[in-house]
Amino acid sequence: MAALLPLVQQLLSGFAPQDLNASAPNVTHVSSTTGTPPLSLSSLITLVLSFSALRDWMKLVVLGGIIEMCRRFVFGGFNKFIGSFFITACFEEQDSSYEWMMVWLSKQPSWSKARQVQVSTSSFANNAAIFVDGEDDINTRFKSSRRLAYLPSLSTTYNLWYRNRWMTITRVQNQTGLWGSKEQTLYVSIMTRDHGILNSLLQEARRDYILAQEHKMCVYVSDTSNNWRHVACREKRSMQSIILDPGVKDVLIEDAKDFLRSKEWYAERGIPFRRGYLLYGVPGAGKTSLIHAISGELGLDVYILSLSRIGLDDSALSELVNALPQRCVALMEDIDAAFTNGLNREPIGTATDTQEVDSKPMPGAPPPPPTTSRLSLSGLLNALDGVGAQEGRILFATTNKYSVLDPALCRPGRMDLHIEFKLASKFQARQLFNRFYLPKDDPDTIETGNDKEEGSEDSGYDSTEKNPDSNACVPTFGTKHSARGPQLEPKAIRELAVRFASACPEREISMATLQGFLMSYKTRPVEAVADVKGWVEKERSEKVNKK
Ligand SMILES: Nc1ncnc2c1ncn2[C@@H]1O[C@H](COP(=O)(O)OP(=O)(O)OP(=O)(O)O)[C@@H](O)[C@H]1O
Repeated sequence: MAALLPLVQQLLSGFAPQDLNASAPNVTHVSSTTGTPPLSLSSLITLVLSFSALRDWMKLVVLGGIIEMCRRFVFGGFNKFIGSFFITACFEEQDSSYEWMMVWLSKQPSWSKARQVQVSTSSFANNAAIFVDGEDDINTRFKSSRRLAYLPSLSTTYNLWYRNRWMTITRVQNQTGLWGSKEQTLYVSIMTRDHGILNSLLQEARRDYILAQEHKMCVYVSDTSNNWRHVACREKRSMQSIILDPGVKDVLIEDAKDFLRSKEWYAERGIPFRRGYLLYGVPGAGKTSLIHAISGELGLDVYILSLSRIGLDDSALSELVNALPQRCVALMEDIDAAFTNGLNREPIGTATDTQEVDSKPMPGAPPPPPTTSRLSLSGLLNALDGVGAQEGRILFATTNKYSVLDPALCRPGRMDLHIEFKLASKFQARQLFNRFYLPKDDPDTIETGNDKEEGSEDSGYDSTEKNPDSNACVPTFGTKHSARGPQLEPKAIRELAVRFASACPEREISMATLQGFLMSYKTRPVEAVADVKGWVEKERSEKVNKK
């Protein structure tokens, strides 16, 4: 660079005409001690313009700019003109309306003729995509296989007709945030100026979606940007599959139904329209299962508020609570676990924040890893019933440590109903046995309904099929699981259930543990009853050893 400078200077001095300086008498020249000729800005411009090639280039640049400007103007105007005949709506992936549209799209006959599609096996595809024909058969045979689905290709525009209106659909994917997370957006343009058409499309899409999810319950979780993200739609669990002592379920479901019917009653009395239920007690007693069953029964989606999520602080929690929809179930599992840093009502960062006080970093030490949660009790209380707390929501909180909860958290208005879940009673043990082995249509059966998660279809003991040798265990291969066991009359199973229950000690074993035992006797009720005593003894001695 330094070597080039004298060369340029020499070049400029060679080109600088004498009369240039003369023609600009008012220009003050700064003389250089190194012998560089004095050169002003105007003289430099004049010098540059003296090259004819440069003049032509500049003309070209100016002309090109003008042409490009005209092109943009014309195309912009044309697009605006065309756009004035369309209504365009965009649907973002994280919003429920995106799924409504995907379900609606799946029902359009013209979609089946699409020549460019994206094939997906993502979890999203299980919810709102266009399934590949015959997939269901495959899924029944190979439970673990993922469902295949067609999605509209990214960045491809599809043309459809809706109510005699031309419509285009485009799905695009954009990168959002710093961590490369991707968001999809669906653009729908309808050739109309009537917003009624768009409204009717949205209503139709929502109706289709509700119908498609009739037997399902959708689960949402919060992401790191504090948005609610749809994660799955599960089959509803029937209320009858939850076995509790008589009356417990009825109290809860009646209360929740009554609450949802009483919006005006609350408004007239100025009481915030929300209700909280605290389910507490031993692990494996059916708390989570009951919440899922109730949500399905009430037709509400479940929004899981994971209080121990990394990065969740007071403001993030209140943001999430405010973003809950009007009618939903908000679920806080293991609410006690959120405060492993100490139960206090001070906001994080104050002197009483035990973690900050106890673990002062050593000078020069690397910064500590992020704590599991930055949530304070006062933050939680504010989120639950602060000004912005969403109206019309039902909150379910569960805990195994009822005694450690702050009374402020448990007071009516926040947790209106507290229900204790205990270890299994003899009544529950008998009902569980009946649920395992009685046929579905038996009046004594605790109906399993759609409860595939628990293996209800798989674990059935179908006594309706007659078997001459009722006690023989017929090992078969390639037949329905339910047909493998010995066939007993419902009366015989009920008698076995009574014997099973009498062998189970009252309130000593959890329902989950009992279920685990029966799972290993899926088709052998007689053996289950014969072995239960020995198993109970083993469980007892294991418990003693653990202590
Ligand atoms: N009362 C019950 N009726 C029917 N099934 C039950 C019952 N209790 C537990 N189970 C079965 O046990 C398993 C665990 O139940 P669940 O997760 O609902 O218990 P939980 O009380 O929420 O446990 P935790 O406190 O550990 O979360 C499930 O598979 C469920 O089907």
